[in-house]
Amino acid sequence: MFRSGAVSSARQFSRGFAQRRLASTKTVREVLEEVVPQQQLRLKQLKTEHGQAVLGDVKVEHVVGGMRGLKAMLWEASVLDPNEGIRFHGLTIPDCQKALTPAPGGKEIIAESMFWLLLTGKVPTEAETRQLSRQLAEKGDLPEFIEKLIDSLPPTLHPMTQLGIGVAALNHDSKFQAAYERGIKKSEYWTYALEDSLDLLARLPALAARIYRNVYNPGKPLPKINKDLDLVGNYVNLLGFGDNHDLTEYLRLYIAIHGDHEGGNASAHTSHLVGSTLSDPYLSYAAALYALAGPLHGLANQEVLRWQMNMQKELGGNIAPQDIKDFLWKTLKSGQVVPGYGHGVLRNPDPRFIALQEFCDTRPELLADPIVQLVKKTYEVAPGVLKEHGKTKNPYPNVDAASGCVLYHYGLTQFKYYTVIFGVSRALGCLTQYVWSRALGLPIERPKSLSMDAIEKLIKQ
Ligand SMILES: CC(=O)SCCNC(=O)CCNC(=O)[C@H](O)C(C)(C)COP(=O)(O)OP(=O)(O)OC[C@H]1O[C@@H](n2cnc3c(N)ncnc32)[C@H](O)[C@@H]1OP(=O)(O)O
Ligand SMILES: O=C([O-])CC(=O)C(=O)O
Repeated sequence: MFRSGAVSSARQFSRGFAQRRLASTKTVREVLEEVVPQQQLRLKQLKTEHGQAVLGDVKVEHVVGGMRGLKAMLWEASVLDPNEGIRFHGLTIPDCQKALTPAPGGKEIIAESMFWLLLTGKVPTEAETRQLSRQLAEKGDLPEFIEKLIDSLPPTLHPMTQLGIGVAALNHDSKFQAAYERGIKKSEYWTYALEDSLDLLARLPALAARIYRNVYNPGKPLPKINKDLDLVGNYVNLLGFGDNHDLTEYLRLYIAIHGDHEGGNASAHTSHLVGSTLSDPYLSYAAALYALAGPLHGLANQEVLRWQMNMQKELGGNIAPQDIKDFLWKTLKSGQVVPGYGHGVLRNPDPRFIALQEFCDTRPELLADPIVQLVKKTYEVAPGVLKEHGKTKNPYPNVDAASGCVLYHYGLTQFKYYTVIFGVSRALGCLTQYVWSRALGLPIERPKSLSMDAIEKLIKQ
């Protein structure tokens, strides 16, 4: 949690911070107006008192190895521990499941309470969560020109390409860009960044659902946004699965826990870089989506299901562990990666994978589903095979190993769409940092690059 104010850590949270805020009915902007000056002061002190402190060495392996492990970015909302996984302002996923307000009649974390936590460092009260849900629902309709734009795209264009196009074009209404053109002060940037972020988040369900409708159910009428529903409740309704409570709950959990994964992952880093040029939140997030659309990153969830379905097709029913091992070896020997396994930072099973598996464990219909069973069986043997293969530093599953099979069970069977759902989610973290980067006045990103000549010269010196 942000250190200033009532809360500094998950420990303080567990001492009852959530209870102390029970009565608060502030808007997210009001809370930020209190927190931003405190954090600005904190960063100023960090720069003046510790600007020269060393956080680590830069080695050749960092420069040529995808900067793995290099500490080189400020990212406020979450930090990833290689063994324990993600913490959102100090809170683990189980902490969030206990602390954050679910939807009425639901149990799972909802996007609004996660967004509030990421943005403010505070656990929202129920009243604050509901008020944010309503604020987003009221802003949720798409401008007509966006509807026409999306409807004009060929249904054969990948849904992620369509999502990026839609998000970028929404910048037509960017309040940040308009204010910049008017010539506002740097100290005011974050307030317009917040306006745009709320507008974009609010419109993502209608945009993502329109893409789904156009590609998979052309001509089907889309329902109106229900002002009394949470963001994901509305999204599922627009997708046409509103009467499926279990899928709605699953997507609430999915979207909350995919929201942020510190700053170095490819989508977050992309939005951070693009935003640092003062490109508006829409353009910054559109760029992030195209990083998410790569198979080594978010698109892996599409790839996992495709791969597991191929395994099922090839091996038939009653699949034995040895059959799965053989299939894994076949994948590895053909030079492909095993999708859903390995990670740039994690060195243990991803707690997001565990949370999604636990969701399955509470529902007999999921446990009985052959594709859910196959994902579980694969988890039992894949780490052993990957260890024996000896290449990957992390032989355990990441979140993508588990996320698709439940969607498939509930009838959302079009895997090419899965990364769009991830794209609705990742906005929570990227937009949070966009607001904070402007609030903290972070400069344009411009690291130094070196050629091999230059590296060799430096080594000789
Ligand atoms: C939401 C997310 O983005 S989570 C990640 C989703 N992506 C996937 O699931 C795709 C499969 N996994 C991978 O490709 C990788 O593990 C990544 C991209 C996630 C991480 O990459 P890195 O940090 O470079 O992994 P690592 O340092 O362990 O790689 C070392 C070697 O093991 C290989 N390796 C890593 N993971 C796997 C895997 N799942 N299957 C086979 N080989 C693997 C790498 O390709 C690399 O091989 P190389 O030396 O021939 O280039
Ligand atoms: O952290 C990463 O590099 C990839 C990942 O799991 C995510 O972005 O959710």
